Amino acid sequence: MSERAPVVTIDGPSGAGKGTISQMLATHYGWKLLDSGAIYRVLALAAIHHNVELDNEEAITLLASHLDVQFLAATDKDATKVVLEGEDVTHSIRSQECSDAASRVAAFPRVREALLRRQRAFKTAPGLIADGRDMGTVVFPNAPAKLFLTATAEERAQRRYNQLRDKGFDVNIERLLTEIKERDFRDMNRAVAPLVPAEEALVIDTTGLGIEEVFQRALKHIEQKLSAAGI
Ligand SMILES: Nc1ncnc2c1ncn2[C@@H]1O[C@H](COP(=O)(O)OP(=O)(O)O)[C@@H](O)[C@H]1O
Ligand SMILES: Nc1ccn([C@@H]2O[C@H](COP(=O)(O)OP(=O)(O)O)[C@@H](O)[C@H]2O)c(=O)n1
Repeated sequence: MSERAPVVTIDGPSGAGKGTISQMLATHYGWKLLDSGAIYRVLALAAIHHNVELDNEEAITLLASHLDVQFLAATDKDATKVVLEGEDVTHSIRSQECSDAASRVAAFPRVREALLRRQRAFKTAPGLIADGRDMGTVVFPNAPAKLFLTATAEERAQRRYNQLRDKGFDVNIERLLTEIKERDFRDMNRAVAPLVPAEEALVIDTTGLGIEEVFQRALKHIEQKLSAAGI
């Protein structure tokens, strides 16, 4: 069997290394990249901009259906640019406020439903690397290769602290750890599309592993799965 646009899914909690490994895989294969978390972050920012209450499922769903967002592909110089209603929000969606708000709006079933088609539209030839929480379980259940990355909350908080500090954000490690644990809890316990590994996913605990080691393990698994599927 051959697939014209195979999908590799990379799910897991915040700071597990999904974005990093997804970008490396997209570059390796020359495939497109879906950063689904960025869609939830943009939606949260849109709600904040338009003074929509974060607990108003109906209003957030309406906003999700009409979300005017563009992802401008990475170039040699720049990372992927995220544009909301004409404004470059690449930097602002990474704030702690947006991270927290994203996981709140992401808990609403109708919001998730409203964003499904938009996410599936990223599946185009020659292939897609899809990064998120429910890529392998809900959005692309038939993907031929699935990964689930994780690490201890302490290590993930430390990674996130270094990353945000390097980007110029004023961050506090204790607050980050608390927020990561709260977000993990909310993501794992919501009624729809909770954060769990897909049954067929290879789970990699990245605690104490370097990025290159994780990449090589991921690549080996994907090569085996794609070859088994005749891709
Ligand atoms: N295995 C690893 N070891 C150490 N640091 C890592 C590892 N994987 C990712 N990082 C770093 O941790 C930070 C968060 O990684 P990221 O890929 O954004 O995670 P996620 O997308 O899962 O939230 C980044 O600064 C990244 O460089
Ligand atoms: N497929 C996805 C991706 C993100 N999300 C939500 O969006 C939030 C932000 O996602 P993200 O991937 O940008 O977060 P980080 O892993 O970068 O911290 C998560 O905490 C989830 O609540 C989701 O519910 N489903």
